[in-house]
Amino acid sequence: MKTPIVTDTTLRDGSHAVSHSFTPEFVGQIVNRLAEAKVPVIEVSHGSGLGGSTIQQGFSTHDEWLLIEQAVANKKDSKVASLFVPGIGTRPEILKAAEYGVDILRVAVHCTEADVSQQYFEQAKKSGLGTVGFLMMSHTQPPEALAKQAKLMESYGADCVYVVDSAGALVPESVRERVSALKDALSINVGFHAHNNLGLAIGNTVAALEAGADQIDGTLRGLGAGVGNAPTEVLVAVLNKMKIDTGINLTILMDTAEELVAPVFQYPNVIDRDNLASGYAGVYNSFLLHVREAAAHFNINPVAIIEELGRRGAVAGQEDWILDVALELQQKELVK
Ligand SMILES: CC[C@H](O)CC(=O)C(=O)O
Ligand SMILES: [Mn+2]
Repeated sequence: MKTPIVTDTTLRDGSHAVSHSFTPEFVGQIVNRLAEAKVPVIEVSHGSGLGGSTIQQGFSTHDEWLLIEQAVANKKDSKVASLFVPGIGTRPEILKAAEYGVDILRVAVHCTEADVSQQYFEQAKKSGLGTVGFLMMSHTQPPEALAKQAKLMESYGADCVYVVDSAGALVPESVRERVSALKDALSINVGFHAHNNLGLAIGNTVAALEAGADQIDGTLRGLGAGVGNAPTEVLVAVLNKMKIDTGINLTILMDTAEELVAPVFQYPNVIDRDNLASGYAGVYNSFLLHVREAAAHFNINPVAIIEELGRRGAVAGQEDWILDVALELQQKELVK
């Protein structure tokens, strides 16, 4: 098996789990340690990507450009990536990312909407950035349909396209099928991004590697949306056991996860009822905190909201549906 490129996205996916409260100092410290450990790519931005600090996605406590500035100042030989969701981010943010020294733009769209990414890939390339496509909620589409969307991203200038298990709803066989379909269809790299709702983040990432994935994601201690991601330190330990040498220093990752990341958790990333219900119903993990807030406000069971969002097929960016669903459920309760 070949050595994958590891991206650590603690400082982006993890942003969802701490209500977008990372400080510039924290980002500087974490990037410094990840770079010292020789993690090739470090992702930093609001959890919903550049420009994500809004009422809909959740306001950040600190300007993300101050976070990016710290990341770039501490990156050493690593590359800094930022996520970009078309519509949440706009073209000026791509220009600014390039000016600030970001190396890679990861353009994330719902997995049937690759066509909205064209102008952003083209701009990123023009601005000299490396480019990654993120096909979110990949469990909702069969492998052939995903491969078609990935092919579009390749034609727009993506250097790599990821199968993104946003809801943590995939099992190893369904990961293998999707990664293989992309590998067969593309001549660029294929990546895999896991969430742990079914306890399979590491297992699914190994399945992706077995199917030929070239790039994989992790977060320190698994800090990420909902129940979180594949812990980067565990991934590196597993890869070492599999005799795949990433060149990444495991001790530094373990120490950083324990000493710096564990203390910032706002809730434990265990597969509790809400997180399992989310993975089982195929609901986007970044909805978790919004769902819990609405459930508490309207005094209803969060699982009822999650299941209804699953039935309606809510996708990233539809956070406003959570309140609608909660209100409707509460009204139904009142008329019973
Ligand atoms: C809207 C960004 C989103 O959190 C991307 C991601 O990490 C995922 O879909 O899992
Ligand atoms: Mn994610």
